[in-house]
Amino acid sequence: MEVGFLGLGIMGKAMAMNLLRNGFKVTVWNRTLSKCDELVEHGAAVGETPAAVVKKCKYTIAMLSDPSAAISVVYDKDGVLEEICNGKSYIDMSTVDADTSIKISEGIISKGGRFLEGPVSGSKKPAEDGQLIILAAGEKGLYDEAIPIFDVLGKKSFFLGQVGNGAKMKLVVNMIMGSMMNAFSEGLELTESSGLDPRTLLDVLDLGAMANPMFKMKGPSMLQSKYPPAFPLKHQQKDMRLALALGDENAVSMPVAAAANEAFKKARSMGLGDQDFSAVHEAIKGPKHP
Ligand SMILES: NC(=O)C1=CN([C@@H]2O[C@H](COP(=O)(O)OP(=O)(O)OC[C@H]3O[C@@H](n4cnc5c(N)ncnc54)[C@H](OP(=O)(O)O)[C@@H]3O)[C@@H](O)[C@H]2O)C=CC1
Ligand SMILES: O=CC(=O)O
Repeated sequence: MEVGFLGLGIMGKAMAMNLLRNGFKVTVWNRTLSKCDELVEHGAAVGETPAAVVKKCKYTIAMLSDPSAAISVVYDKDGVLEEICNGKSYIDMSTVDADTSIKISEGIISKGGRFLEGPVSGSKKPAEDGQLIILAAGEKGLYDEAIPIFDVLGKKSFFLGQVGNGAKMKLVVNMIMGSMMNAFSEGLELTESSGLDPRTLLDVLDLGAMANPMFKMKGPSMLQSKYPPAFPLKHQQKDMRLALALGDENAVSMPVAAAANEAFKKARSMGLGDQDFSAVHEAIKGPKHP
Protein backbone atom coordinates (compact mmCIF):
# COMPACT_ATOMS: atom_id res chain seq x y z
CA MET A 1 0.00 0.00 0.00
CA GLU A 2 1.47 3.40 -0.98
CA VAL A 3 0.76 6.12 1.56
CA GLY A 4 1.56 9.82 1.54
CA PHE A 5 2.38 11.58 4.81
CA LEU A 6 2.23 15.36 5.34
CA GLY A 7 3.74 16.78 8.54
CA LEU A 8 6.75 15.25 10.25
CA GLY A 9 6.62 16.84 13.68
CA ILE A 10 6.86 14.83 16.89
CA MET A 11 3.83 12.71 15.97
CA GLY A 12 4.06 12.61 12.18
CA LYS A 13 7.66 11.45 12.20
CA ALA A 14 6.91 8.58 14.58
CA MET A 15 3.78 7.57 12.67
CA ALA A 16 5.43 7.67 9.23
CA MET A 17 8.37 5.70 10.61
CA ASN A 18 5.98 3.05 11.89
CA LEU A 19 4.36 2.72 8.48
CA LEU A 20 7.79 2.25 6.88
CA ARG A 21 8.76 -0.32 9.49
CA ASN A 22 5.61 -2.26 8.71
CA GLY A 23 6.21 -2.52 4.99
CA PHE A 24 4.22 0.43 3.63
CA LYS A 25 5.69 2.50 0.81
CA VAL A 26 5.66 6.04 2.20
CA THR A 27 6.12 9.39 0.45
CA VAL A 28 6.63 12.24 2.91
CA TRP A 29 6.44 16.01 2.85
CA ASN A 30 7.16 18.54 5.57
CA ARG A 31 7.11 22.33 5.44
CA THR A 32 10.70 22.32 6.68
CA LEU A 33 11.89 19.85 4.07
CA SER A 34 15.09 18.88 5.93
CA LYS A 35 12.93 16.98 8.43
CA CYS A 36 12.28 14.44 5.66
CA ASP A 37 15.94 13.33 5.65
CA GLU A 38 15.70 10.85 8.51
CA LEU A 39 12.64 9.22 6.96
CA VAL A 40 14.46 8.96 3.62
CA GLU A 41 17.26 7.09 5.40
CA HIS A 42 14.60 4.57 6.40
CA GLY A 43 13.26 4.16 2.86
CA ALA A 44 10.75 6.98 2.39
CA ALA A 45 10.42 8.96 -0.83
CA VAL A 46 9.95 12.73 -0.72
CA GLY A 47 7.30 14.85 -2.40
CA GLU A 48 8.28 18.48 -3.03
CA THR A 49 4.79 19.75 -2.17
CA PRO A 50 1.56 18.40 -0.64
CA ALA A 51 0.12 18.33 -4.17
CA ALA A 52 3.04 16.20 -5.40
CA VAL A 53 2.45 13.68 -2.59
CA VAL A 54 -1.26 13.41 -3.38
CA LYS A 55 -0.50 13.02 -7.08
CA LYS A 56 1.70 10.02 -6.29
CA CYS A 57 -0.36 8.30 -3.58
CA LYS A 58 -3.85 6.85 -3.39
CA TYR A 59 -4.02 7.58 0.36
CA THR A 60 -2.53 10.68 1.99
CA ILE A 61 -2.38 11.25 5.75
CA ALA A 62 -1.80 14.63 7.42
CA MET A 63 -0.52 15.30 10.95
CA LEU A 64 -0.25 19.08 11.31
CA SER A 65 -0.06 21.46 14.22
CA ASP A 66 -3.38 23.29 14.25
CA PRO A 67 -6.42 24.43 12.23
CA SER A 68 -4.58 27.08 10.21
CA ALA A 69 -1.82 24.63 9.22
CA ALA A 70 -4.36 21.92 8.34
CA ILE A 71 -6.32 24.32 6.12
CA SER A 72 -3.26 25.88 4.52
CA VAL A 73 -1.83 22.50 3.43
CA VAL A 74 -5.11 21.69 1.69
CA TYR A 75 -6.19 25.04 0.24
CA ASP A 76 -2.99 26.99 -0.45
CA LYS A 77 -0.88 26.94 -3.63
CA ASP A 78 0.68 23.51 -4.23
CA GLY A 79 -1.81 22.15 -1.71
CA VAL A 80 -3.77 18.92 -1.55
CA LEU A 81 -6.73 20.27 -3.54
CA GLU A 82 -4.60 20.70 -6.65
CA GLU A 83 -4.27 16.93 -7.09
CA ILE A 84 -7.03 15.29 -5.09
CA CYS A 85 -9.58 13.65 -7.37
CA ASN A 86 -11.79 10.64 -7.82
CA GLY A 87 -9.96 7.54 -6.55
CA LYS A 88 -7.82 9.43 -4.04
CA SER A 89 -8.34 9.73 -0.29
CA TYR A 90 -7.26 12.19 2.39
CA ILE A 91 -7.06 11.33 6.10
CA ASP A 92 -6.38 14.26 8.42
CA MET A 93 -5.19 13.06 11.84
CA SER A 94 -4.32 16.52 13.23
CA THR A 95 -6.20 17.79 16.28
CA VAL A 96 -8.51 20.51 14.99
CA ASP A 97 -12.05 21.73 15.64
CA ALA A 98 -15.09 20.31 13.84
CA ASP A 99 -15.53 23.40 11.61
CA THR A 100 -11.98 23.07 10.31
CA SER A 101 -12.46 19.40 9.60
CA ILE A 102 -15.75 20.05 7.80
CA LYS A 103 -14.13 22.78 5.69
CA ILE A 104 -11.35 20.40 4.66
CA SER A 105 -13.83 17.62 3.98
CA GLU A 106 -15.93 19.89 1.76
CA GLY A 107 -12.89 20.88 -0.30
CA ILE A 108 -11.76 17.29 -0.78
CA ILE A 109 -15.23 16.00 -1.65
CA SER A 110 -15.85 18.89 -4.08
CA LYS A 111 -12.90 17.56 -6.12
CA GLY A 112 -14.20 13.98 -6.07
CA GLY A 113 -11.88 12.76 -3.31
CA ARG A 114 -12.80 10.91 -0.13
CA PHE A 115 -12.20 12.23 3.39
CA LEU A 116 -11.75 10.87 6.88
CA GLU A 117 -10.70 12.67 10.02
CA GLY A 118 -8.71 10.60 12.48
CA PRO A 119 -7.31 12.57 15.40
CA VAL A 120 -5.40 10.44 17.85
CA SER A 121 -5.15 10.11 21.58
CA GLY A 122 -1.71 9.13 22.84
CA SER A 123 1.54 10.98 22.70
CA LYS A 124 5.06 10.57 21.33
CA LYS A 125 5.74 7.16 22.91
CA PRO A 126 2.41 5.57 21.89
CA ALA A 127 3.03 6.98 18.38
CA GLU A 128 6.46 5.34 18.31
CA ASP A 129 5.02 2.06 19.61
CA GLY A 130 1.96 2.01 17.32
CA GLN A 131 -0.31 2.27 20.36
CA LEU A 132 -2.42 5.30 19.50
CA ILE A 133 -6.20 5.49 19.90
CA ILE A 134 -7.75 6.65 16.64
CA LEU A 135 -10.97 8.68 16.66
CA ALA A 136 -12.15 8.46 13.07
CA ALA A 137 -15.18 9.98 11.39
CA GLY A 138 -16.25 10.65 7.83
CA GLU A 139 -16.60 8.19 5.00
CA LYS A 140 -17.17 4.70 6.39
CA GLY A 141 -15.92 2.98 3.22
CA LEU A 142 -12.62 4.80 3.53
CA TYR A 143 -12.46 3.95 7.23
CA ASP A 144 -12.81 0.26 6.39
CA GLU A 145 -10.07 0.50 3.74
CA ALA A 146 -7.80 2.40 6.13
CA ILE A 147 -7.93 -0.27 8.85
CA PRO A 148 -4.56 -1.82 7.79
CA ILE A 149 -3.00 1.65 8.27
CA PHE A 150 -4.77 2.28 11.58
CA ASP A 151 -3.79 -1.17 12.83
CA VAL A 152 -0.14 -0.20 12.43
CA LEU A 153 -0.52 3.26 13.97
CA GLY A 154 -2.80 2.40 16.84
CA LYS A 155 -4.07 -0.13 19.32
CA LYS A 156 -7.74 0.71 18.79
CA SER A 157 -9.79 2.67 16.26
CA PHE A 158 -13.25 4.09 16.78
CA PHE A 159 -15.58 5.10 13.95
CA LEU A 160 -17.70 7.95 15.25
CA GLY A 161 -19.97 8.81 12.31
CA GLN A 162 -20.09 12.12 10.50
CA VAL A 163 -17.13 14.45 9.98
CA GLY A 164 -16.59 16.59 13.07
CA ASN A 165 -17.42 13.88 15.59
CA GLY A 166 -13.81 12.67 15.75
CA ALA A 167 -12.59 16.24 16.26
CA LYS A 168 -15.13 16.85 19.01
CA MET A 169 -14.30 13.61 20.84
CA LYS A 170 -10.59 14.42 20.69
CA LEU A 171 -11.19 17.90 22.14
CA VAL A 172 -13.27 16.49 25.00
CA VAL A 173 -10.50 14.00 25.82
CA ASN A 174 -7.79 16.67 25.75
CA MET A 175 -9.91 19.10 27.76
CA ILE A 176 -10.05 16.47 30.51
CA MET A 177 -6.32 15.78 30.16
CA GLY A 178 -5.38 19.47 30.43
CA SER A 179 -7.58 19.94 33.49
CA MET A 180 -6.10 16.84 35.12
CA MET A 181 -2.58 18.09 34.48
CA ASN A 182 -3.42 21.36 36.23
CA ALA A 183 -4.93 19.62 39.27
CA PHE A 184 -1.91 17.31 39.42
CA SER A 185 0.52 20.21 39.23
CA GLU A 186 -1.34 22.11 41.97
CA GLY A 187 -1.23 18.97 44.11
CA LEU A 188 2.54 18.64 43.66
CA GLU A 189 3.02 22.28 44.59
CA LEU A 190 0.71 22.07 47.61
CA THR A 191 2.51 18.96 48.84
CA GLU A 192 5.90 20.62 48.62
CA SER A 193 4.72 23.93 50.10
CA SER A 194 3.15 22.06 53.02
CA GLY A 195 6.49 20.52 53.90
CA LEU A 196 5.64 17.07 52.52
CA ASP A 197 7.65 14.98 50.09
CA PRO A 198 5.96 15.13 46.65
CA ARG A 199 7.59 11.81 45.71
CA THR A 200 5.43 10.23 48.40
CA LEU A 201 2.39 11.85 46.78
CA LEU A 202 3.33 10.14 43.50
CA ASP A 203 3.46 6.77 45.29
CA VAL A 204 0.15 7.37 47.05
CA LEU A 205 -1.59 8.41 43.82
CA ASP A 206 -0.17 5.46 41.96
CA LEU A 207 -1.64 2.98 44.43
CA GLY A 208 -5.18 4.30 44.40
CA ALA A 209 -8.13 4.94 42.11
CA MET A 210 -6.42 7.98 40.53
CA ALA A 211 -3.43 5.97 39.25
CA ASN A 212 -2.78 6.74 35.61
CA PRO A 213 0.12 6.57 33.13
CA MET A 214 0.24 10.35 32.75
CA PHE A 215 0.94 11.08 36.43
CA LYS A 216 3.34 8.16 36.60
CA MET A 217 5.29 9.19 33.52
CA LYS A 218 5.34 12.98 33.92
CA GLY A 219 5.46 13.33 37.73
CA PRO A 220 9.14 12.48 38.34
CA SER A 221 10.41 14.86 35.63
CA MET A 222 8.03 17.63 36.77
CA LEU A 223 9.62 17.38 40.23
CA GLN A 224 12.98 18.04 38.56
CA SER A 225 11.52 20.93 36.50
CA LYS A 226 12.30 18.98 33.31
CA TYR A 227 9.79 19.10 30.47
CA PRO A 228 11.20 17.41 27.33
CA PRO A 229 8.45 17.90 24.75
CA ALA A 230 6.26 14.89 23.99
CA PHE A 231 3.06 16.89 23.69
CA PRO A 232 4.00 20.58 23.23
CA LEU A 233 2.26 22.94 25.64
CA LYS A 234 1.22 25.26 22.79
CA HIS A 235 -0.83 22.40 21.30
CA GLN A 236 -2.47 21.57 24.63
CA GLN A 237 -3.47 25.23 24.99
CA LYS A 238 -4.86 25.18 21.43
CA ASP A 239 -6.93 22.14 22.40
CA MET A 240 -8.23 23.82 25.58
CA ARG A 241 -9.19 26.87 23.53
CA LEU A 242 -11.01 24.77 20.93
CA ALA A 243 -12.72 22.67 23.62
CA LEU A 244 -13.90 25.83 25.39
CA ALA A 245 -15.31 27.07 22.07
CA LEU A 246 -17.19 23.77 21.76
CA GLY A 247 -18.49 24.37 25.28
CA ASP A 248 -19.65 27.87 24.25
CA GLU A 249 -21.44 26.47 21.23
CA ASN A 250 -23.30 23.95 23.36
CA ALA A 251 -23.83 26.18 26.43
CA VAL A 252 -21.80 23.84 28.62
CA SER A 253 -20.27 25.62 31.60
CA MET A 254 -16.64 24.50 32.03
CA PRO A 255 -15.05 26.59 34.81
CA VAL A 256 -12.38 23.96 35.52
CA ALA A 257 -11.28 23.83 31.87
CA ALA A 258 -11.37 27.63 31.65
CA ALA A 259 -9.04 27.93 34.64
CA ALA A 260 -6.73 25.30 33.17
CA ASN A 261 -6.65 27.20 29.89
CA GLU A 262 -5.57 30.35 31.76
CA ALA A 263 -2.68 28.44 33.33
CA PHE A 264 -1.58 27.12 29.91
CA LYS A 265 -1.81 30.66 28.50
CA LYS A 266 0.31 31.95 31.34
CA ALA A 267 2.85 29.20 30.69
CA ARG A 268 2.94 30.20 27.02
CA SER A 269 3.53 33.81 28.00
CA MET A 270 6.49 32.58 30.06
CA GLY A 271 8.03 31.15 26.86
CA LEU A 272 7.13 27.51 27.63
CA GLY A 273 5.02 26.80 24.52
CA ASP A 274 7.53 24.40 22.96
CA GLN A 275 8.11 22.49 26.19
CA ASP A 276 5.96 19.54 27.18
CA PHE A 277 2.50 20.49 28.42
CA SER A 278 3.54 19.40 31.92
CA ALA A 279 5.59 22.66 31.97
CA VAL A 280 2.35 24.30 33.09
CA HIS A 281 3.83 23.32 36.46
CA GLU A 282 6.17 26.33 36.17
CA ALA A 283 3.19 28.68 35.80
CA ILE A 284 1.43 27.07 38.75
CA LYS A 285 4.51 27.14 40.99
CA GLY A 286 5.05 30.84 40.39
CA PRO A 287 7.86 32.71 42.11
CA LYS A 288 9.02 31.34 45.45
CA HIS A 289 8.57 33.56 48.53
CA PRO A 290 11.58 33.97 50.80
N1 LIG B 1 2.58 15.47 20.45
C1 LIG B 1 1.54 14.78 20.95
O1 LIG B 1 1.65 14.15 22.01
C2 LIG B 1 0.23 14.74 20.25
C3 LIG B 1 -0.13 15.68 19.30
N2 LIG B 1 -1.36 15.60 18.71
C4 LIG B 1 -1.74 16.56 17.69
O2 LIG B 1 -1.06 16.18 16.51
C5 LIG B 1 -0.72 17.34 15.73
C6 LIG B 1 0.80 17.37 15.52
O3 LIG B 1 1.40 17.40 16.80
P1 LIG B 1 2.99 17.33 16.99
O4 LIG B 1 3.57 16.39 16.01
O5 LIG B 1 3.22 17.13 18.43
O6 LIG B 1 3.38 18.82 16.61
P2 LIG B 1 4.76 19.44 16.13
O7 LIG B 1 4.71 20.86 16.56
O8 LIG B 1 5.90 18.59 16.55
O9 LIG B 1 4.65 19.34 14.53
C7 LIG B 1 3.77 20.18 13.82
C8 LIG B 1 3.84 19.88 12.35
O10 LIG B 1 2.98 20.80 11.66
C9 LIG B 1 3.76 21.46 10.64
N3 LIG B 1 3.24 22.80 10.40
C10 LIG B 1 2.99 23.77 11.32
N4 LIG B 1 2.49 24.88 10.71
C11 LIG B 1 2.42 24.58 9.39
C12 LIG B 1 1.96 25.31 8.26
N5 LIG B 1 1.48 26.56 8.35
N6 LIG B 1 2.03 24.70 7.05
C13 LIG B 1 2.50 23.44 6.95
N7 LIG B 1 2.93 22.69 7.99
C14 LIG B 1 2.89 23.27 9.19
C15 LIG B 1 5.16 21.47 11.17
O11 LIG B 1 6.07 21.71 10.13
P3 LIG B 1 7.54 22.30 10.45
O12 LIG B 1 8.37 21.11 10.80
O13 LIG B 1 7.96 22.94 9.18
O14 LIG B 1 7.40 23.27 11.58
C16 LIG B 1 5.23 20.06 11.74
O15 LIG B 1 5.40 19.11 10.73
C17 LIG B 1 -1.26 18.53 16.52
O16 LIG B 1 -2.54 18.84 16.03
C18 LIG B 1 -1.35 18.00 17.95
O17 LIG B 1 -2.33 18.69 18.71
C19 LIG B 1 -2.24 14.60 18.99
C20 LIG B 1 -1.93 13.64 19.90
C21 LIG B 1 -0.67 13.66 20.62
O1 LIG C 1 -3.07 15.11 22.30
C1 LIG C 1 -2.28 14.66 23.08
C2 LIG C 1 -2.34 13.33 23.63
O2 LIG C 1 -1.47 12.97 24.46
O3 LIG C 1 -3.26 12.59 23.27
